[in-house]
Amino acid sequence: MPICVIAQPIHPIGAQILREAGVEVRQSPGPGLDSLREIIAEADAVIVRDSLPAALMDAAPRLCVIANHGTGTDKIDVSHAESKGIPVVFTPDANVRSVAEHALMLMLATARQAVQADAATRKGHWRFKYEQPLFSLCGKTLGIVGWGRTGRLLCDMAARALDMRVVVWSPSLPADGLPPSGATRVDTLHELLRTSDVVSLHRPLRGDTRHTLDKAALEQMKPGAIVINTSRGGLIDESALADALRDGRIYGAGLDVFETEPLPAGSVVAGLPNVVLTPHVAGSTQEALEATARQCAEQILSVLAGRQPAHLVHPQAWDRRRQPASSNFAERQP
Ligand SMILES: NC(=O)C1=CN([C@@H]2O[C@H](COP(=O)(O)OP(=O)(O)OC[C@H]3O[C@@H](n4cnc5c(N)ncnc54)[C@H](OP(=O)(O)O)[C@@H]3O)[C@@H](O)[C@H]2O)C=CC1
Ligand SMILES: O=C(O)C(=O)CO
Repeated sequence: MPICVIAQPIHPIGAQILREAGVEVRQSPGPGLDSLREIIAEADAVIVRDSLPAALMDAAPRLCVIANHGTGTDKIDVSHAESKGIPVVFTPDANVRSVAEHALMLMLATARQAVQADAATRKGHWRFKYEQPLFSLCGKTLGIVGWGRTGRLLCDMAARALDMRVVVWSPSLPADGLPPSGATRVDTLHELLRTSDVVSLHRPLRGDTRHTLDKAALEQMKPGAIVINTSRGGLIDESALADALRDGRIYGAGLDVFETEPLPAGSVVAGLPNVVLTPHVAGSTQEALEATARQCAEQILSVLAGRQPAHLVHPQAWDRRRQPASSNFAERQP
């Protein structure tokens, strides 16, 4: 019987699908790498919500598939996995709506200082309404960096629900690649930053996307603009953002992701009053978690049965894969 290790807690549908197909499921005793190290040695498959370093792949001689529970694969050493013949699958369309909704929520919460208003209300600080400038988003310009699944959905939501104007900068976007629904493409990040009241990031973290918003980029933003990040913390130079927030050049920021996670004690952004922070939960609605766990489990079953799964990080590496050690699994599949 093949063994699937689940490294961090996921929606129970994942384990259920695997067990019903004849896979033994072992939950890691804790969410950290030390716990995973204890039980990965016998795994044929692993589902990870956090990182999976090369050393743990080396400690798993039977491992024939890694399922990245999510869209961003930046915490998995994919090249090392593929050099060992271990395909990496991911779940690019399971949490898109959840993330776009979260970005919209952070935009509204930042513009209306919802967290600060909540704290003031609880303290009976009724003068809040005389002291704080709050903003409406209707008619404002939203700049979306990265025209992928979440960027596109957020565009639609902001344009339809809030009547925002949307501009998009995405280097890989073909000139005719925008739907007629109203977003305007700009040719440079500078143009987007210069014209946007809210800038929201929707691109993966890679070498060339790290610090997309660095000190120079932040200085190009409209005075009083808002920054939203639901993608990866490394897309922003956090200490440059903190400086801009501290001196008021940037009105506020809504951040779900951080350069270091969990957010360290004494983080530069955590001490600021004009930020709304969430602990990397944009993709964690129950609906998204269920879809994500389901996609992980189904793809693992495909690989164990010798079938190419729907979402390989690098489909071109499929032909060089390691064969599952558990025999007869394919015959037992529907
Ligand atoms: N906080 C959370 O819980 C979640 C965070 N995320 C993060 O959000 C990011 C964006 O998600 P999503 O919009 O669904 O992703 P998509 O893959 O649909 O789109 C990403 C966009 O980023 C750009 N891009 C740059 N380099 C690459 C690359 N190597 N491969 C693919 N796209 C690239 C592309 O535009 P261009 O090249 O033109 O810039 C693309 O349109 C994810 O990568 C992930 O890191 C995702 C889900 C949940
Ligand atoms: O899907 C992703 O990339 C996530 O970050 C989910 O937590």
